[in-house]
Amino acid sequence: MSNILEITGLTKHFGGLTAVSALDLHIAQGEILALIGPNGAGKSTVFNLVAGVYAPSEGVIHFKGKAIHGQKPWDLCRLGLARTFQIVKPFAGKTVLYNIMVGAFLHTNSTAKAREKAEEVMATLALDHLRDRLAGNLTIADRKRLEIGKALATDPELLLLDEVMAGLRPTEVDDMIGIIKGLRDRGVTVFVIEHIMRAVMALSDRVAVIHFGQKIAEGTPEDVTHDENVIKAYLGGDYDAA
Ligand SMILES: Nc1ncnc2c1ncn2[C@@H]1O[C@H](COP(=O)(O)OP(=O)(O)OP(=O)(O)O)[C@@H](O)[C@H]1O
Repeated sequence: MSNILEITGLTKHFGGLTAVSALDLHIAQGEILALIGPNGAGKSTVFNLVAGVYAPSEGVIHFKGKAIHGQKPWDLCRLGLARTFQIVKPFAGKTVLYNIMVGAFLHTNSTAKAREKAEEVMATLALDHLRDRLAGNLTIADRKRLEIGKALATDPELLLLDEVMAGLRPTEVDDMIGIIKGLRDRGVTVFVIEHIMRAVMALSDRVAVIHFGQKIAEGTPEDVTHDENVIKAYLGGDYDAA
């Protein structure tokens, strides 16, 4: 399996603060990789570096074999790399259909084609019954789905999901796990930041753990939840990995 994403020596300084430090990470094509760690560990900064929001201070990022660090988010999106945001910001006064069509216009100028793509995405995410609902009137769970829908409409090969389970009820978390696995089954490689360990365990092929911007563990969900450093830094002594 080839690597769709390869990160080498990635470092980001914000003034005197090093948010990400000499990080090496890869994601194989078709894999689901979770990035976990305590608040302020540097997870969102890693996403922002990969998605082109920030340029790295040091290090390189290769996507599909090509160096992409320093490129802008919209150019990366055109190459097949899309992301969701932790704080979702849809066009609240516009419908679900409209919001998803905005993503689809990345690859077409045709309203009919954008609509067709949006219909396909809404079906995938079980959002079709909400197509005419204003985004501002959606529940949290449906807003999270819409956030994924907006990204999915750009036809990503690699999808970065930033805490899409946050604020969801347990049954909604289960639904979201099913949706994300479904995306992978359709050929999308998935990179998630997630705090809900039950979801991390159910979803991920591999997990990378960062603490103070540095990778402290990497492996299967079982491996990392039994790792002493991870328990100490993140999961806590009461965590039951069994
Ligand atoms: N634009 C910025 N300017 C200055 N400092 C920043 C900036 N973005 C992040 N930081 C700092 O970098 C560190 C890592 O932050 P980051 O948001 O990446 O952590 P995180 O692991 O995503 O946290 P959380 O789980 O709370 O979302 C923190 O100390 C944060 O305050």
